[in-house]
Amino acid sequence: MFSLRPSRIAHLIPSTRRGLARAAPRSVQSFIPVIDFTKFREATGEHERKLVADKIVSAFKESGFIYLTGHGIPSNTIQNTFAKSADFFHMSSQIKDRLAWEDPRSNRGYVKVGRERVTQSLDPTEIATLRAKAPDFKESMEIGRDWDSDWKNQWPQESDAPQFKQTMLNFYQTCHELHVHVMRAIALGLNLEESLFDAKIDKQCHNLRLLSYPPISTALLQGEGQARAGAHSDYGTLTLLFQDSVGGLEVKNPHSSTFIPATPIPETIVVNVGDLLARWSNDVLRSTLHRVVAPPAEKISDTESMTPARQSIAFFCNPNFDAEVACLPNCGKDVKYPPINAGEYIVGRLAVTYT
Ligand SMILES: O=C(O)CCC(=O)C(=O)O
Ligand SMILES: [Fe+2]
Repeated sequence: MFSLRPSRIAHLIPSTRRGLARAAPRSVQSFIPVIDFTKFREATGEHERKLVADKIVSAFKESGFIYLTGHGIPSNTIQNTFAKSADFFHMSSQIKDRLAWEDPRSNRGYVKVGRERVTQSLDPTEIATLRAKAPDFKESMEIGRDWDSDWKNQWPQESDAPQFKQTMLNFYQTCHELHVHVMRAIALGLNLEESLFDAKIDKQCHNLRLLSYPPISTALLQGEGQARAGAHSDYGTLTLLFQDSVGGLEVKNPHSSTFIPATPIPETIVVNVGDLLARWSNDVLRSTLHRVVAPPAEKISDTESMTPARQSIAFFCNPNFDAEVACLPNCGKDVKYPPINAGEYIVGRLAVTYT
């Protein structure tokens, strides 16, 4: 397929529903605008589609993040996927450990607390030191396309997790389809042929990541360098992020050093640009740092508070792993990055993130 040489990518990073949540404050809404995708999906007039496309591209140029409504994924589908994910994480460690994540080329399987530390660093030694000192306080289950000839998903036994496999496969397909639509909107918003990305994103080389953040003492979570997920950018084209009502996701304002809460908004999906799409667009579209920190805590005594458990689901969309990612038209005169193979790039980034 492709070789695993993280050093080759070192210079390549571009410069539930468990109760519904309150609406985000106005300031957050303008930084991460809520965009209704209905008119784009329902293929009404060309003019209306272009208006939606322009809004998406303009937000991706500015903050790299949007809340998408009218995305077409029924809320009971999302709720059911969250419920099956919760069932999975409730299984014993013994069962989950038998499904362990083993190889960045596969990027499939169960990742227990402490195995991953997301960061912007690409230095394996620095990342290993960080991970030992301040691992991400989370566990995850990583799922790839199920028909891959080289790599197999690590499914639990049906008797241990009834309907888990089918639910996740359906959700994977649903998210893939939404990715295709949003990429069409991006092409249109960049004044390119709407189908420009289609042939480069049809092989479903994506990663469905179920996330479970255990409850944790707030004092521990607020220790230096500690987080549920450290500040990082994502690697692929787009991430579709489904979050429960707990909160804690924050997005860095690219114009200052402040992190702004991406407060959960019911019925929306947080969509953000990843590093490969930023690179594809010559940094016209922004891949923005984000992290998961302590949301408002629950007091358990006069001296101690607990940060409640949190669940999220991230669908990391990627180009086909055999696709070449080279600067798009209409994205500036000075090309910043040479063409790169998408699979090699993604696997290289994953290889340095895990232990
Ligand atoms: O759990 C979240 O809200 C965000 C997770 C995330 O950013 C990631 O896994 O890349
Ligand atoms: Fe992320």
